[in-house]
Amino acid sequence: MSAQARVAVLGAGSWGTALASLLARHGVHTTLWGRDAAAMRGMAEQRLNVRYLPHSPLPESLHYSADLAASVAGADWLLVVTPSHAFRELIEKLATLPSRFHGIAWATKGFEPGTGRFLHELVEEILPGQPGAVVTGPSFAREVVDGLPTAVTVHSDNADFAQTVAEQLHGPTFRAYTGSDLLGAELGGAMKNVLAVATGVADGMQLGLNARAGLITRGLNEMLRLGVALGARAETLMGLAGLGDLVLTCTGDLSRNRRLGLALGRGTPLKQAVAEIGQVVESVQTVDEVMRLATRHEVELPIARHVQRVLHEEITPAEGLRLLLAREQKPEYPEPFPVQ
Ligand SMILES: NC(=O)C1=CN([C@@H]2O[C@H](COP(=O)(O)OP(=O)(O)OC[C@H]3O[C@@H](n4cnc5c(N)ncnc54)[C@H](OP(=O)(O)O)[C@@H]3O)[C@@H](O)[C@H]2O)C=CC1
Ligand SMILES: O=C(CO)COP(=O)(O)O
Repeated sequence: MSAQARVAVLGAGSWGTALASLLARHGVHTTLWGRDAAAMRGMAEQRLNVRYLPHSPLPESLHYSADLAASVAGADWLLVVTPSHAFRELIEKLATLPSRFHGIAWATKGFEPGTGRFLHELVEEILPGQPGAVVTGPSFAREVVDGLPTAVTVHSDNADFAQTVAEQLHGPTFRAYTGSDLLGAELGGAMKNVLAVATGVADGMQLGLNARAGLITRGLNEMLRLGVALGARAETLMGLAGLGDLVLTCTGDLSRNRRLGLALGRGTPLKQAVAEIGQVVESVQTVDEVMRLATRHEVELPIARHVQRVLHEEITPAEGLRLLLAREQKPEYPEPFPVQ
């Protein structure tokens, strides 16, 4: 019989806890690491993540730790699930540890704040030669931890590592597909958060279902145009990592990014809306990095640009809407359409 696989999940918020719980249920020896020692002790005692997933009991077999070196020691591979703003710091800490693992996966959605660099670029820079993979797709933590059916995708340059990660995540209610387009998969997961703010704003302003469908579709168009300019594959963005997550986050009220938009659309000030959500809302940082990439690659992204102006409080949601509707009439598709 082969030895039991060992994985360390790094980041004990809602998504890290849900993925760790899933791996433990699949028979993988899983340690969930979080930076707050008291919170990790509490989780071990109560078998519950009281702060982030208070209604979902965690499996008996899941291990908890606030000691990064001990969590990583002996792990076959790592799964990083911190917010994007903490990603570099954690990877740099991992680089100082003596432990050797077969690969590093991440389920974080976003870019390095301030540079627009992709997370796989940070891993390549800080841990050169290490196989890397992104786990992404339409997946609310609460539904995953409650065992509701979910499909995600695991993209890597290293097909063996993508397969290992996908096989261990895959289970009776969780389908994990594989792919080899790291850049496209990361871009889809990051951009959908910005577009979810736009549909949230429209719904918060009660603009109707036509507006929501229009924004999702034109948002997908923005994702495709930027993605293809950057070298992503169109099929990645038409799949779980792009369209799938876009639909989920633009329509599902479990989305923090959509809820931010809803609150802004109803007139709640940004600071108050973010504070009331009380969890990571990646779009607040991601929008600047998306626009940085768009400017660098000369791609026009009207929806993302107006979300940025609303999030910077340069314009109100109502002004954003007026400006978007006042744009010139034009063909639906650019020539040639990016999906070949
Ligand atoms: N929730 C979901 O459904 C999904 C989330 N994601 C992505 O997963 C990532 C994490 O989000 P999520 O788990 O939801 O966030 P949460 O808001 O639920 O939790 C954030 C977690 O990150 C921890 N954290 C913050 N800063 C640091 C740091 N510097 N070092 C280590 N840990 C830190 C927090 O610790 P503390 O409590 O001590 O502050 C907390 O445990 C995001 O990129 C998100 O987009 C992707 C798919 C689904
Ligand atoms: O990425 C997610 C679902 O796939 C979670 O979305 P939010 O971060 O908007 O809650």
